[in-house]
Amino acid sequence: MQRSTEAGPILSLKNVTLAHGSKRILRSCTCEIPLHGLTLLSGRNGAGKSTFLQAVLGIIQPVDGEILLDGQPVRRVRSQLGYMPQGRSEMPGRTEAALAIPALAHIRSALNGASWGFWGALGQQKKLLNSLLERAEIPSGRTSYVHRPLGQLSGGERQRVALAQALAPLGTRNNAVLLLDEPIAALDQAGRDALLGLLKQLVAAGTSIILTSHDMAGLEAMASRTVTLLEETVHVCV
Ligand SMILES: Nc1ncnc2c1ncn2[C@@H]1O[C@H](COP(=O)(O)OP(=O)(O)OP(=O)(O)O)[C@@H](O)[C@H]1O
Repeated sequence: MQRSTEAGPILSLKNVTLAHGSKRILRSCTCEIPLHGLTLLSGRNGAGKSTFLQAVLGIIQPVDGEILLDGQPVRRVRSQLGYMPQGRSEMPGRTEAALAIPALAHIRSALNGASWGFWGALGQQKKLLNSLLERAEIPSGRTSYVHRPLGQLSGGERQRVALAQALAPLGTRNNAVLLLDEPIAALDQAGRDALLGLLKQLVAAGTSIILTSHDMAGLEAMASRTVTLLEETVHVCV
């Protein structure tokens, strides 16, 4: 585990109860989680890792209590947060029509959404898009997979596209937090190594990452801390 003394965003839970109907994930939980570097979010199947990430994003509201990022309610700092949901390889819920659209259009619409439709000059748009492709290590040439329909990409290529979509709202912020739900699932060893190398670069550039995975091998050496969901509470191990 990598220890770090550098300052970074702090996630605070204040008396948080989180539940899906009668299924409780957290009960009156209060804690502070420093996010600088890489945070591994662990817990058994169904412990609530995906739900926790969605609560941090403000997609799901706690039944009680507050979740704050650097003292601000998370809904107010949404533009500081990038999200890669679970299950992009299988792409549940994606319609046939969405799968037929080129990957680049998906990335562009994530950027477009982030700028509320106000894109500025054409040159500026291109610059933003190119820097995003570069950060997600997606080739931009005419023969690149990014020009193919999303449904025709391999699992690893889709993961890169999903990462670019997660990075899109963040711009060049240095206090950005990326929430990645099972980003290395369904990747072979080479794809996994490549994605982890890319995440290392993002962390080195100052991005904070919270990541869930069912296979922590190789991740612990990169991580600054582990956060475990167990028995309706959060355990932070630095
Ligand atoms: N929309 C929903 N409505 C009702 N229950 C839900 C909903 N989403 C998740 N749950 C339940 O909440 C619990 C936590 O689910 P969640 O997906 O957050 O767990 P997880 O730790 O990410 O699981 P896994 O490791 O299997 O991906 C599970 O019991 C799940 O069945």
